[in-house]
Amino acid sequence: MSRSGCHQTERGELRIYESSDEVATELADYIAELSEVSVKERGFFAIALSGGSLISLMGKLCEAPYNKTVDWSKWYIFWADERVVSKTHADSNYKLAKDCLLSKVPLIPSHVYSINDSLSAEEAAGEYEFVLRQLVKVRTVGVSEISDCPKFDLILLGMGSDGHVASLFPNHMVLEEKDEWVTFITDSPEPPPERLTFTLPVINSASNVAIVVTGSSKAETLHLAIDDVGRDFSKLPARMVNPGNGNLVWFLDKLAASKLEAFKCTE
Ligand SMILES: O=C(O)[C@H](O)[C@@H](O)[C@H](O)[C@H](O)COP(=O)(O)O
Repeated sequence: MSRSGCHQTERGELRIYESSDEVATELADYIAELSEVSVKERGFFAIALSGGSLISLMGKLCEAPYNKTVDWSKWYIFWADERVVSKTHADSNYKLAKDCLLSKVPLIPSHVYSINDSLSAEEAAGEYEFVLRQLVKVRTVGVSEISDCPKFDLILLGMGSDGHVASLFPNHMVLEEKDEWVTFITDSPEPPPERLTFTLPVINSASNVAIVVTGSSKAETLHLAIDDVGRDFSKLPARMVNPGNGNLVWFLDKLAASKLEAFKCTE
């Protein structure tokens, strides 16, 4: 087996690629395939995005064949996390996705569920959860069989070098949130300080979660998030992603994967 390729582990499926460009190609293919399956099975594709490098890695979806073959009219787009800034601000995850992706494909504008940027963090989190509850009621977003949580067809996450996913940061109280679907923080260790985020129960109720990580600066944290290293890293946010009834797939380039057991043990 080559060091690149797929490895099934207890922490999900690891897909390791030679370069970030290859990650982008395979990620587009994976998303297009899940969209097709969800539209066939449910009539909709409910997808949640994060911010960061993930969005430019999704860029191949704007190109052939996906721009023509994907059933964009069935996409319903959400954010797993958002910064509490205006939608025109350079820090806005909505703006990033809009500029790089959403404005380049024929989506239905009313299916894009961005976060209300005219409210406080607390109010915007409450409103977003309310909207989500209505969409779960009518099953535009599925519902988990084991909790009342939404069951997104796909939640896409990146991972920070501290191991955060969405806006769930290490050692933050927000990791313990069990009741809310969407919550907020006002003390993010990375700017901007105010953010909204899906909670772990929502992330872990999805049908599919993909965590996309590239670059050598993430290698050590990725090792702690995936491998058993002797010390207890069960509270590292990326390690807390564990969709019980769903699939977890890690899209990695070999720089990010370089410290993983699965990568080191194979030639
Ligand atoms: O809004 C955010 O800040 C993101 O959603 C965040 O969780 C991001 O995905 C990671 O920080 C990884 O970002 P990079 O891939 O750019 O390092």
